[in-house]
Amino acid sequence: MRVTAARMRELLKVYFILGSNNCRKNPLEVIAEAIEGGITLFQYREKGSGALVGEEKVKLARAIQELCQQHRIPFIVNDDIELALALNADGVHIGQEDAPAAVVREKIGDKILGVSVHTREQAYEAIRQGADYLGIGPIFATTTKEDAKEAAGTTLIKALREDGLTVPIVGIGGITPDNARVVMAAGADGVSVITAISLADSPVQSTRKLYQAVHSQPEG
Ligand SMILES: Cc1ncsc1CCOP(=O)(O)O
Ligand SMILES: C=C1C=NC(C)=NC1=N
Ligand SMILES: [Mg+2]
Repeated sequence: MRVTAARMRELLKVYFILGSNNCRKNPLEVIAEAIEGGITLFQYREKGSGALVGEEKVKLARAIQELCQQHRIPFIVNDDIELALALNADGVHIGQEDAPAAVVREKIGDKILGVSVHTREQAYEAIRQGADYLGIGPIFATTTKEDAKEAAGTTLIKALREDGLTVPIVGIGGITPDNARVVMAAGADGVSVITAISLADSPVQSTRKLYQAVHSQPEG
C-alpha cells in the first residue's frame, strides 16, 4: 500500500541524489560512503551533459539499486518511469515537464511518487493527483541542474505550511551542512542534495554533518 506521510517524512530527512556525471569518483563508491554517513533515501538521476544512456544507464541503475537494497535504503528513479518499473524501484520523481502526476500514479501503483513544484498551484495540483512528497527548489543557487530556475529561497515552503499543508516536503538546490537548518526551520521535512555529498572531499563526513543539521533543534 501507499507510503504513509509519517514514513515519507522520515525518508526525506537526508535525500541523496546522484548521476554518474555528478561525481569524479566511481558512483558506487560515493553512494557507499553516503549510506555509511546516514542518508535516508536515494534517487538515481542520470541527466544532463555526460549522462549515461541505454544499457550503460540500466547497468549502473541495477548496481546502485542492489547497493541500496543491501542497506535498506529505498531507491527512487528520476524521470525514467519505464526504468523504474523495469527495476521494480521503490518510486519515481517527476518534474513539471514530465507526464502528469496522475498518469504516472496510474502506471506505478503504490510506489513512492515525488513531484517537483515551484508554485502554490503546482503544489496543490500535485497533491490532488497523488504525490507522496513535494520537491521544492532551488532554495539556494545551484549549477548542478543545468536548467535550474533562479534560487527561490524558502518562501514557497513557508507559504504552504502557513496554508496548513502537512504534505511531506523536501528542499533542494545548493543545500550544504551550513544552510540545511534554514531549510528545516522553514518547514521542510528534510533536505535533498547532490554536490554537497557527491563532490565532497569526504562524502561520509559531509553526509554526517547534513544528518546532524537536519536533526538539530532550530537555532535561536
Ligand atoms: C535536481 C535539482 N532540482 C532543483 S536544484 C537541483 C540540483 C541540486 O543539486 P545541488 O545539491 O548540487 O545544488
Ligand atoms: C528536481 C528535483 C527536485 N526534487 C527532488 C527530490 N528531486 C529532483 N530531481
Ligand atoms: Mg524530470
